[in-house]
Amino acid sequence: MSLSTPAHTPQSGLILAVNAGSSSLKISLFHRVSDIAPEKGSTHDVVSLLLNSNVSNISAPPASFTFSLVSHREGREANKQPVESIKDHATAFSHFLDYLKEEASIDRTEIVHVCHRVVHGGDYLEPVVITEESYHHIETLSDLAPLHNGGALSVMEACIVALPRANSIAYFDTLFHRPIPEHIASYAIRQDIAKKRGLKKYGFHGLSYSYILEAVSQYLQKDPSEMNLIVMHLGSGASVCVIKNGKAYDTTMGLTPLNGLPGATRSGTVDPSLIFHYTNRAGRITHDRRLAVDVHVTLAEDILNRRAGWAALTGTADFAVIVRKMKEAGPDASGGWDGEQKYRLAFDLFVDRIVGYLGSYFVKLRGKVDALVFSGGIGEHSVELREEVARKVACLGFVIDEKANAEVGSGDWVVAEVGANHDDGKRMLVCQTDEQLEMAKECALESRFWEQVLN
Ligand SMILES: Nc1ncnc2c1ncn2[C@@H]1O[C@H](COP(=O)(O)OP(=O)(O)O)[C@@H](O)[C@H]1O
Ligand SMILES: CC(=O)OP(=O)(O)O
Ligand SMILES: [Mg+2]
Repeated sequence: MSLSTPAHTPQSGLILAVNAGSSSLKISLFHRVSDIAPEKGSTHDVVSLLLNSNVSNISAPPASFTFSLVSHREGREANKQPVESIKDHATAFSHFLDYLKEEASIDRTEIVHVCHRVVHGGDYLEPVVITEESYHHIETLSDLAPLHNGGALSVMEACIVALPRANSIAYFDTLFHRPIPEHIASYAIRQDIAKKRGLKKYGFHGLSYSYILEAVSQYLQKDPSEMNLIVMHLGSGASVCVIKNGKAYDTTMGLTPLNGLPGATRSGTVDPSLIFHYTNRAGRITHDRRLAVDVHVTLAEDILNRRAGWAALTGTADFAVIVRKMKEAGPDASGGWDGEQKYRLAFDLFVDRIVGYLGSYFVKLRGKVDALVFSGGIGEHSVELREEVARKVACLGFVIDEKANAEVGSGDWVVAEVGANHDDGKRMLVCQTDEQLEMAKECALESRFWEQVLN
């Protein structure tokens, strides 16, 4: 593969933001607003949305595809179409590009920058333009994010072919967590080995936490640097982050996105010794042919990343199905392991792990918490999950407003109030996170990316 710095289309300002999640590809196209306020973190709109597209269930085909233009005058809207040809992130991106060409009169040569969410950024300290060197460096980190980095890299490769005039820029999930203090980010192992091999807590979902911090501080009209938040990003991958005085202070994911909460196909934290009792071939390397880059993970890592979580407990990786089946069975169902009880087990287990971290993080903030925030597909949409978590943390002073909680829907809002306490600092909020918008805003505000392009 050959990567070189592309030539730009002058005067144009389209930003494509691509978010390769573990089971989804979320894509948004933005126009950069020309009179941008200079300082970062500005409340002015620096980009305007043109379209959104989402491919979900990539890891459990058939994948579903949606596409919607902000202005319906051009093209049409695709509402949840199953697409058999989508097998991975690269084919998902290619389907999106075909759809864009056929259904919207947007000239893709006007895309100046493609922002890629890259989950593992190792020790990168800022977003990086993709060159031969940075591409290969991100590739070397793929073993530490086996469900993620490969997908993002395959989309970068597709961009080089399909959008040769656009810059690809990597935005890292890990950046937000750089301020986590050393005693929290370190593992209790020999530090010479840890430092040499980069064995520490990196933390992920950072683009989401960064977006949420700004959105909630605007909502509460408080400076981000004064905010103490406990934020739950609950999606196919799930994590919790504690933000102290506007900076990451701790988070549940670690060296890799496997640690902490369970997820769609991930176990979350287990006793490390469990690995060797689960299978006696745990240390063997498995080569995953479904990924675009060669990922070298052990059988144990493969099992805990891809063959655990909701999918292993219940047979479905879709948390909405788990909640529905659990409710159909009713509170007293006793279907045994193979019956409906497995859905209740998955739900209760998830709630248990979440509230364990909430308690720990509440103590880390010495009880000074501006808000508990729910986000991610499950946090934003599951009334039941929010209600149950709230019930369990009522002892800390968080009280849910059941009516407000039940009425949270999708739509144009960013932050919604679901707590009954609005004044005493123990608020409960839902935030519709937007990693693509976070990347596009950061990109639009970064003058070094625009100097040569727009002059
Ligand atoms: N109403 C709902 N109730 C419970 N879970 C839901 C609901 N709607 C969506 N979800 C879950 O959200 C998860 C996807 O979250 P999302 O953050 O969009 O995914 P990703 O991690 O791929 O970015 C899926 O497990 C989906 O089932
Ligand atoms: C880091 C992570 O798990 O991301 P996602 O939830 O998008 O899979
Ligand atoms: Mg995600």
